[in-house]
Parts: sequence; C-alpha cells; structure tokens
Amino acid sequence: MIWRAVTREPRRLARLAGWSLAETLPSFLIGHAIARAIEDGFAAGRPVAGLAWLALLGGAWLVAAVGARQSVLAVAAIAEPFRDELLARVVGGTLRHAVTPPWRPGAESVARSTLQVELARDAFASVITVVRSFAFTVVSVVLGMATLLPAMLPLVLPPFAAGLAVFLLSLPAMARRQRAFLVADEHLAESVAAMAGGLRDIVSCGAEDRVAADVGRAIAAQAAAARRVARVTAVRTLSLGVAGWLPVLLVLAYGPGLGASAGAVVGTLAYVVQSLAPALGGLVEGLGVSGVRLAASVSRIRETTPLPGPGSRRAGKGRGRAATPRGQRLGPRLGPRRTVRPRDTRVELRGVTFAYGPEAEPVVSDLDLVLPEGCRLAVVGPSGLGKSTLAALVTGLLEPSSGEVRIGGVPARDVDPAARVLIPQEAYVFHGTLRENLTYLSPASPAAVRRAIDEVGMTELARRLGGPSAEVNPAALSAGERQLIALTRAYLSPARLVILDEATCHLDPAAEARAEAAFARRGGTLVVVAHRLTSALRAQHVLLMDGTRVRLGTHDELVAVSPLYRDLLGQWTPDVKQVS
Ligand SMILES: Nc1ncnc2c1ncn2[C@@H]1O[C@H](COP(=O)(O)OP(=O)(O)OP(=O)(O)O)[C@@H](O)[C@H]1O
Repeated sequence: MIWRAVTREPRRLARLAGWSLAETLPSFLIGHAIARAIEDGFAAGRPVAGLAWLALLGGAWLVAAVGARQSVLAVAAIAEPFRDELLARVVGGTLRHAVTPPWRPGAESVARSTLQVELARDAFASVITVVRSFAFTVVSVVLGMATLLPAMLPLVLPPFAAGLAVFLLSLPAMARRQRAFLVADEHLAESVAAMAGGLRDIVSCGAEDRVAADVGRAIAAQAAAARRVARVTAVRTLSLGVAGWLPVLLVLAYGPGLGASAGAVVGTLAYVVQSLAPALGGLVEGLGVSGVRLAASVSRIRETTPLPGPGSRRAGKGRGRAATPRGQRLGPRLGPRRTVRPRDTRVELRGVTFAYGPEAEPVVSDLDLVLPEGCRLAVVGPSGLGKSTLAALVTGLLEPSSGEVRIGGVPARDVDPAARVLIPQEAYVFHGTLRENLTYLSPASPAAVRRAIDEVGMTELARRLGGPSAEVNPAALSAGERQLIALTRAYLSPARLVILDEATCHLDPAAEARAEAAFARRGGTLVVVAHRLTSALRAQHVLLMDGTRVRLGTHDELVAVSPLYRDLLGQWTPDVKQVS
C-alpha cells in the first residue's frame, strides 16, 4: 500500500528527485570547498580565493534552501493522495461494519481510525523526506569524497555501513513493539470509553471494583508496551555512535598516513560531520519513529477496516442490512437507520414464522394476527411457548424468519422507537432522581409527572421515596417497586403501542389491575403478556399460545372451546378469587 502510494505518480516522484538534487548540492560541495579554501586560499596566503570558495559553498546553500522548499511541496503532493486513500478506506470500512453483522457501531472507531490516518499521513511524509534525503546525501558525499581523495573512503564507509546495519536490523523489533503499543493504546481507549458510557449501569450493578480492575489492567498493559518501545530505541544511540563518530576518529588517526593534506582531512571531516552524520541521524529518527509508526498505523487500519469481500458487498445492498443464515435477522441493529412514525398503532402480523436458530424449531409459526388501533389484547399460555418472543416480534426487537410485522402500515423494524414501548419483567431503574427515572423516555412537566404517578398507582411509593426530586437507589427497591417506576415511565412516554411483558408480575393483584386500567384509559394499543388470568379478564381479546398454534378470542369464547385455557383458568383461580 505504501509502495503503491510512492510509485503511483512517477512524474511527482521525478519532480521530487530533481529538487532533492538541488537540496543536496552542498553535501557534494562541502568537502571540496573547504579543502580548496584552505589549500588554495588561506594556507597559500590568498584569502580572497579562500573566501571565494566559501562563497561558492554559501551559494550552494541558497540553492539548497529553494530545493528544500520545493521538496516539501513535492512530498505533500505524494502524501495527500495517500491520506485520502486511507481515509476513504476507514470511513467505508466503518460504514460496512455498521450495516453488516455483528453491527458494530462506528463513531468511536471512525474517530480512532481517523486519528490513525493523520498519524500515518504525517509519518508517511516524514519517511519519504528522510529516506530521500539520506539517499541523495550519501550519494553526494561518496561522489564528493571520491573526487577529493578516494583513499579516505575506506576510513569512512565501513563504520558508517556498520552503524546503518545495526539500526536496520533493529527495525523489525521496533515495528513489532510499536504496533503492540498501538494495540494496547486502542484497548485502553476502548475500555475507558465503555466505562464512561456505562457509568450509571456500573454504579447500579455495584460493579465499580470490577470495572476499575479491568481498566487498571488495560493501563498497566499500555505502560508495559511503552516501556518495551523505550528499551529498543536505545539501539538507535549505538548505531549513531558507530556510524557518526568512528569515521571521525579513523580519518584523524589514519588520514595523514594515507597522504591526505590538512585541507583534505578537514574536507573529509566536513563530509562526515556536516552531511553523513546528520543524514543518518535523520534516517534513524525518521524510520525509527515515523517509519515504525507508519507501518504500525497502516497495518492497524488494514486490520480494522478490511476491504469488502464478495459476501459483505452483497450484504450491503438493499436496505443496508444483512441477514443471518436462513434469512433470520437477530440482534440490535446499531447502524444509522431511517425510522418512520406510523400513522396509527394498528398491528398486523402476516404469515410470521420465527425460530431462534437455523436448526431450531420455530417458536411462532405462520401466524396471522391483526390488532386494530386501540385494541387491548392479553397474551396467555404455558411457560416457554413464545409469549415474550411474540412481544419482541411485535415491537420489532426480533425480526421474523419469514412473514412480516407492520405497525400502522410501517414494517416494525422501521418504526420510530418513540412510537412503541415494551416493558419487560425485569424493570430497569438507575441511580438518579425519581424524576430522571420517570422522564427517561420523554421529558414531562412536573404536573404531568404527578398525574402519571397517581394514575399508575405509585403515589405511596413516590411519597416514601421523598418525591420526584429524591435520589433513587435501585438496590434498595423491591422488584414490584421497580416495576411501578418502569410502568410510570412507559405511561409518560409518547408511545401509543404499549407492550407489558409480565411487567406487573411482582405487583399485588390490586396494584396490577390499577396499572393496567391506567394504560387502558391512556388510549392506544395495549398488549399485555399476562401473568395472571385477571389480565385476560380485563382485555377485549385473548391470544392463547399453545405451542406453535394460537387461538384468538374473548375470555368466554376460549373458556368454551379450549381445554388448555380451562386448565390455565384452573391454575389461576386463586388469584381470581383474591381479586373478587
Ligand atoms: N434468546 C433465545 N435463544 C434461544 N431460544 C430462546 C431464546 N429466548 C427464548 N427462547 C426459547 O424460545 C421459547 C419461547 O420462549 P419465550 O420466552 O418467548 O416464552 P414465554 O412463553 O414468554 O415463556 P415465559 O412465560 O416463561 O416467560 C422457549 O423454548 C425458550 O427456551
């Protein structure tokens, strides 16, 4: 990917090479100019000639300055398309993740990957700059030394090559450790983000210590990875010492013996100290930091945003959602999705079949059911025969394996979440004030909150808790009290389709009757997965779930035709007596 980006535009590369030549002109001239200035100028008693050589060198630096400026622009022309390519890949990959199983949400990973793209772009530009500068400088110096005094080359090149080799050999380890550091850093960011997003739930569940330990482990792992990176960077100092300073010693010690004049020795030292050593320093710094970071960032981006395979391309078609095997669609869809507010809450199920797995027996089979707007339905049946499954299908939390569910004419999965509410048996109450708990689904005026509290029947509970502004401690509430809070919250929501899935099972029969009556008066369509037969007695229609078969009728009709319903009636009789 990096190589493709460098070689994609040969003309840009040629332009960069041209300006690089200008930029490294002083590297070629420096030794010559200093040697000549000493020998033909100052040492020969001709200071004007010496100054002229130095002025020539100064002119070369001016040319180099122009070359450096143009080189930066030429590098940018190569690096920006590379950044665009990475960015397109990150955004495309994240969108694909958001619309294909397992529906990973994108915002965080886009932010993280975008940061990695910026790091990669900077690192890429830096790597091109230093590698190019190093290559041109070395060639210029070798040519310059070869024309000044070739006998000095063996004193300079072998230690320089040795230092370079030490550095290059350490690069793979550096890359691995830098990559491990990036992974640890990402993991830490994810842990902290998950913790910050779930603080309320963490406190509610009393999981503070566990979460603190998890995040602590991620911090320790990141710190350990950072220490490992620091250790391997020590090799850089060694390579700079060998390549940059050993040639100086050798030239001073053996140069005169090889017939070098004072000017040639100083000129050679200028090549080493002014050109070779800084070029290697730049390469070590550039490749050791930016190069390793570039490799690590690009490989991370490639891993986290793989290019689409044929399967995912198919999955991305249509509505941007994909099916699990055999057309089942399970689980929450977290990608961005257009939702529609239905015109009413008439519920229609047409030929709905649903099974929890490709090989599982269907829990609901070929079910046709129409609940007119304003209908009050009780769903009854023995345990485990699909009442909660039906409730989840009606709300669009589960999607049928075949057939369709519509609310107000809109497919259930596309219905605006605010249009329906499902209250499960396990009521969710969080740390916060009672008002925050009650208005969680929709804002409401203090008067509306008070009215809802009275209607649903939690007046006494609200008083005991200290009123709407009092802090609620979920752990100190009974299951029934939590249910009352969840019911009042649903009552205050704008939803016109309300599904109570055994949401009153912990209330006493009188409190249950009062809450159901409140929802009946509130209007809209009400589906009650019944815990007690009394719910069925209050409903207009009763749906009896008996395996994959269902019967719909009034209470009296079902008593007349269904032995199973009569059986259930027998089991429920104690409650019925209690109510009467
Ligand atoms: N997530 C799931 N994965 C696999 N099977 C499931 C899942 N949820 C429910 N089932 C199975 O589907 C069947 C119907 O379950 P469901 O919860 O809808 O029944 P129910 O009538 O509401 O039961 P209950 O009255 O005990 O709440 C059961 O056999 C159950 O084991």
